[in-house]
Amino acid sequence: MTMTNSDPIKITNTEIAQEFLDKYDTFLFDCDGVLWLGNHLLPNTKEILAKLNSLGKQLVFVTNNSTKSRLSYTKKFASFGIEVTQDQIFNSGYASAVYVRDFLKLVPGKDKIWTFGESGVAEELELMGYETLGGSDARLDEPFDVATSPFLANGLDEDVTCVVAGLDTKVNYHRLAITLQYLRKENVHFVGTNVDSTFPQKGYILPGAGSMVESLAFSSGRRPAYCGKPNMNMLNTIVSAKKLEKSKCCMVGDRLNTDMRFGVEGKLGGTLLVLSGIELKKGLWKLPKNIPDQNITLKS
Ligand SMILES: O=C(O)[C@H](O)[C@H](O)COP(=O)(O)O
Ligand SMILES: [Mg+2]
Repeated sequence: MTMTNSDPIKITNTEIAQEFLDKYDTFLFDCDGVLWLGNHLLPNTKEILAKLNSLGKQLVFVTNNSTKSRLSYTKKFASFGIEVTQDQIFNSGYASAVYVRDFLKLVPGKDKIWTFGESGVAEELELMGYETLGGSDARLDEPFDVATSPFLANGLDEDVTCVVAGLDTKVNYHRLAITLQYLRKENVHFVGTNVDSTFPQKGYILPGAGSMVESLAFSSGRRPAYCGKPNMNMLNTIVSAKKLEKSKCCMVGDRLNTDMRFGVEGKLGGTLLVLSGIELKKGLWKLPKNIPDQNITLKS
């Protein structure tokens, strides 16, 4: 549906749907809440992606979920019988690694990175040559005690110059405590993979990366540089890597303050909000009126 200055209108028939499809040659798909909820593939996802492929549309997958690397995501797609190549996938872990390399200009082999998050964050940083600490290290699963933590026994690692923090479903006091020690050092940069407050799962809304990163921000009194949607550096990376014509692109997402902002502030041709994830029908009426050409469908 197209949103002008009136309330959102549903895409209710094939004529409106065809007019919508004809506007774009590229669809940027969010993943959590749009394609799937955790390991539950949402209805018609395979059929819709296959149809778009058959129409010659380019598909790019843009997720704020940093728990898996882009390569691991190709395996998740394959587990659903959907063939996707790594260069079609951009996630907040990769966007954070690009930020560390190209904006912070940290030096692999010299600068080490402490990660708060799951394997995807460390994998993307290590692919760029950085040594990472923390993350999935099993010693962090142990109860925290200042007297026994192996991460404090010999003092902090002096070569750590950056913390990258994202969603960690094994969040605990040990991880929060050691990460805070690094954030209390003035020479250590603070990077957040994404700002999402919640994470959609089938039947549940769970704490998201942002709720953990903001906990570290609160305890350290510092603000992170968030790299995922709606950060425009992430969009610029995608546009240049895929040589996209922004006016012919549509961002499909389930969250207003990341996906829709990403599309609108990135001046993409259009956005499509689905209601199978975070946003609910009643939330649509809060949409700011000045979002041009916003396409919304009530797929729930
Ligand atoms: O908490 C998070 O990290 C996010 O909710 C989640 O990963 C969002 O992923 P997306 O909807 O951008 O695919
Ligand atoms: Mg989503």
